[in-house]
Amino acid sequence: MKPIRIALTKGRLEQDSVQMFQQLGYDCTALREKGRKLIFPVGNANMEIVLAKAADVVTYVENGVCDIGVVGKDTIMEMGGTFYEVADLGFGKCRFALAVPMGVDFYKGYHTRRIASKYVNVSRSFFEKKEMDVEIVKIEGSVELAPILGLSDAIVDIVETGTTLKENGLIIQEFLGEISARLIVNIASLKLRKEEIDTFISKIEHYLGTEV
Ligand SMILES: Nc1ncnc2c1ncn2[C@@H]1O[C@H](COP(=O)(O)OP(=O)(O)OP(=O)(O)O)[C@@H](O)[C@H]1O
Ligand SMILES: O=P(O)(O)OC[C@H]1O[C@H](OP(=O)(O)OP(=O)(O)O)[C@H](O)[C@@H]1O
Repeated sequence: MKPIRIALTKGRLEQDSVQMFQQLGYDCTALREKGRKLIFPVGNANMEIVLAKAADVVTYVENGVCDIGVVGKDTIMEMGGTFYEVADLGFGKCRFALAVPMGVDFYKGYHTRRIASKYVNVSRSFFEKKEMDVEIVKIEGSVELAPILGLSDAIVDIVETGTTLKENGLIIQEFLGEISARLIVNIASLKLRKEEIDTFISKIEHYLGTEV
């Protein structure tokens, strides 16, 4: 039988994900010795770990080329998609926030605001719920630059410690939602590899329940 493939988000979620796998008893030695490789066998189970960018984790799981994924709620909210979200893994905690330059009253006046964000869908639905007409500009990173440079009135971005906002003269206007890493599962895989995936999810649930 082919290995169960698990896609992990590279970068900020990677270390906590690997640590969780090790604590579940999976041998991730191959991962610790990685160079530029992107797929790694789990030493003591019929599993493979794939390292991918957040959005690609969702794409691979949705298309069934990976059975399971670990990805931030931010990416899930932005991309949507058809898969099961089976667990909140409790790490990668941060929040979505609307932030503005210090001293600016965001809601004053009637002009159309311009919002810069990497998360255009999250931003759009936030302002749609408020029935506010805004213009959204997609920025790929260091979004805090946009209002400083005069491109936007505000940003919608991830805030963890608040340091990036503070050091760039921005403050939180409003929180949009809580973010953390989630476990996602392909719909067909959950049927076709039910026993293996259920065992894996049970281990995760047990780990989450016993974590201190
Ligand atoms: N302070 C934080 N900033 C950004 N993401 C965070 C933070 N804390 C936790 N995360 C989570 O980590 C995930 C991966 O973020 P990371 O910055 O590693 O990659 P990225 O957003 O794809 O950016 P890059 O293009 O730099 O790789 C995010 O989608 C989010 O769920
Ligand atoms: O509240 P803080 O702890 O300061 O963290 C928030 C910052 O971290 C993320 O950026 P990242 O470092 O991933 O770079 P990016 O802006 O290029 O995505 C996010 O987009 C904020 O800029």
